[in-house]
Amino acid sequence: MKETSAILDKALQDMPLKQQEILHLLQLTDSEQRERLFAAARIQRQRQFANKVFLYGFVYFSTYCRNECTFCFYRKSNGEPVRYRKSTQEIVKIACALAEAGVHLIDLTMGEDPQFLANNGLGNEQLIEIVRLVKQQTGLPVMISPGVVSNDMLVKLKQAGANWYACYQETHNRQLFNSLRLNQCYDKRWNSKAFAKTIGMLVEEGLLVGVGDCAQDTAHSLVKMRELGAAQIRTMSFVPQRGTPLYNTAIPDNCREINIIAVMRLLFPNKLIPASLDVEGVGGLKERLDAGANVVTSIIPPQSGLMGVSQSTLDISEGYRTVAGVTPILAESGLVAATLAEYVDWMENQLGGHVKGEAVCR
Ligand SMILES: C[S@@+](CC[C@H](N)C(=O)[O-])C[C@H]1O[C@@H](n2cnc3c(N)ncnc32)[C@H](O)[C@@H]1O
Ligand SMILES: C[C@H](CCN)[C@@H](N)C(=O)O
Ligand code: SF4
Repeated sequence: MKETSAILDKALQDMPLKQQEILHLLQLTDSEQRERLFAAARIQRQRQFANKVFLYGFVYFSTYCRNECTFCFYRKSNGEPVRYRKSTQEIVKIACALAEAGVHLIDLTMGEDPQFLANNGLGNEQLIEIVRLVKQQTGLPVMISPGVVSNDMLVKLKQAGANWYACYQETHNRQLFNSLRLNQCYDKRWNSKAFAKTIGMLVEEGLLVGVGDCAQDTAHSLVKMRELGAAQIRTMSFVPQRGTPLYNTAIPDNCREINIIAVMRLLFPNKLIPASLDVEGVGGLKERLDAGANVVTSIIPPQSGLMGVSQSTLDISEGYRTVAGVTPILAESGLVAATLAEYVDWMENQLGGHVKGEAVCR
């Protein structure tokens, strides 16, 4: 008990924590001690962001993928998911509806769909056009989550208006990475993020929990996240998927994810940390916010024919994964949605000097 308090006091004084101290916090199981951890995380969030939360619209516009990630419902050989590829027009329409509803950002996500990634130019052109139009029509910041793409493509996507590149390493344990992201290259994935940073994009890094990782792996990942300089960092509990190699893996206790969110907040007080609706739906939102998260991700319009990633249907058709659906939950925790201007300010601040004067939205 005493040890926990001493570590939290250090964190609240913005003193760096030792690896052993980080491990201690990650592994807390006692509910009273965990509550202290979350309370400290909320103090740090309040200092940096007051009671303001950002809301991200999620547009999973193609569920086709060339990869075979063992954890993913949409891996190429899985016959279970309904595959779809939305047209440019549909994507823009959905993004505009999300903007109208009040989200601060549009996250354009796809499986590594060969149709968009093939080197014939046409698919690439379409992807660039989607980003350009979504940006122009919504006037919002745009995040792209297309998997690993070439540096050349990243430059074009940035020029078309993409502000953020999201690409999650899942783990920084190379052996584990190789067992999860089959036939993919750890360094290539990492380098694509490092490159995105050099061209002035903001980068999101992420971790999966419950796929054979341990607390030491998490602590190591937190070091790597700092090394990368990610502006948004996330963790999501693994959700077992029908038809995939990891289907029979035990569902991880959500305490691990919630502890990691709080530790992330203490170690990275001024960064964005999502509470994803894609793990436990709206029912899991309050717990994640109360652990220090400050972004609600995976807001999906109902009746749009769109899916989530790890929870492909949960809470979507009911209209709960919407701005209206999450607003009362924010209020329960004393939080409110930020204004768009506040979000843009935060982004410009993060970008700092090196793209000075470059408008984020306009
Ligand atoms: C589906 S991918 C979309 C972007 C792109 N295809 C890629 O892999 O980078 C987004 C993320 O969802 C997460 N994810 C996928 N399947 C999951 C599952 N079953 N449980 C939890 N998270 C999952 C992974 O962290 C993955 O990086
Ligand atoms: C994992 C997805 C994000 C991809 N950039 C989305 N389902 C989410 O939870 O935010
Ligand atoms: S995580 Fe992404 S790259 Fe891997 S199978 Fe799923 S959609 Fe494809």
